[in-house]
Amino acid sequence: MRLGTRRSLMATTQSGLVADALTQATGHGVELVGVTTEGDVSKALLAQIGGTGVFVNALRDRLLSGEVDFAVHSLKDLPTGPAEGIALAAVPRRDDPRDALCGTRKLADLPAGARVGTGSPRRVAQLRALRPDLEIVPIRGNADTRLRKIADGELDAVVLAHAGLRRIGRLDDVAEVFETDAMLPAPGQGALALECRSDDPELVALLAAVDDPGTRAAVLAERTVLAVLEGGCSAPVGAHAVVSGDELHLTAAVVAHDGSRQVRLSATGRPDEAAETGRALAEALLGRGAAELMGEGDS
Ligand SMILES: NCc1[nH]cc(CCC(=O)O)c1CC(=O)O
Repeated sequence: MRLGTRRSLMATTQSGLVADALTQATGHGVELVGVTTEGDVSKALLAQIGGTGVFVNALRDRLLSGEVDFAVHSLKDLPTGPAEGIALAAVPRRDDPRDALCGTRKLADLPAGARVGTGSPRRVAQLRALRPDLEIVPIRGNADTRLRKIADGELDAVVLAHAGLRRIGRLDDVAEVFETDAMLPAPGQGALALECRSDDPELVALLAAVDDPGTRAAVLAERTVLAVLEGGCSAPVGAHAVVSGDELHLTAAVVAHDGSRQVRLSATGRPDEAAETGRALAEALLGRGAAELMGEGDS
């Protein structure tokens, strides 16, 4: 089977892990096929080139043209809307979904005015809520490039996903892992997605060998929150769900860009009603003023 993957170290590592798990589970060999996406080439900020979907579209094109059989994405990079002709065949068991502060000091030990790099509005808003005295520096590029800015002395710290740091072998750079109370992760963070053409039900069934139903339900709840809020709110959104037994616990927050205010709510539902739980929580957030937060603190 030909697996389409982005070429970064993080992408090829996570694709290699999925390939090994699939071979183990199904006996089929898997060949990695590197694909360059617009998100890897462009130096522009993500918001200016169409959001994280730019990482995904080139891989989907290769699926639809038959050049590759399936693709592995970071789930948080998938747009929330449906994709014509594409099936979400598996969501493997998720890694640590939390964000991590990289550098030499914990957040509380950084001096006032310390320079912290991140390009994510969600991380910026939550950092401002925790430490309004820091200087937040917008950055892009792969995790390696960002970490190098600390070594170069250009930045004091950067915020990155723990799961990605683990995949590229950089956990030694982590000074602090943020509890989700302090920094709510992006919907789907730490999880992977296997996509293939929806007109190939045999392949969909084969790839399901590495699906984890609990993770799938959790990320469905998180992404439904995002999908509902995208209609009425452009403020940063965090969401995190955990399935234990027959309960799904979901927390979501909408944070003003300057971190001055946030609306945060939790709900419990059944894993087989993950989308309903996510939708209800998003509507409750909107009812508590989430949409009004969207313009607040913009500068
Ligand atoms: N948008 C880039 C991206 N997509 C997925 C991850 C991390 C790994 C993951 O969430 O599975 C990252 C980098 C980061 O946010 O640190």
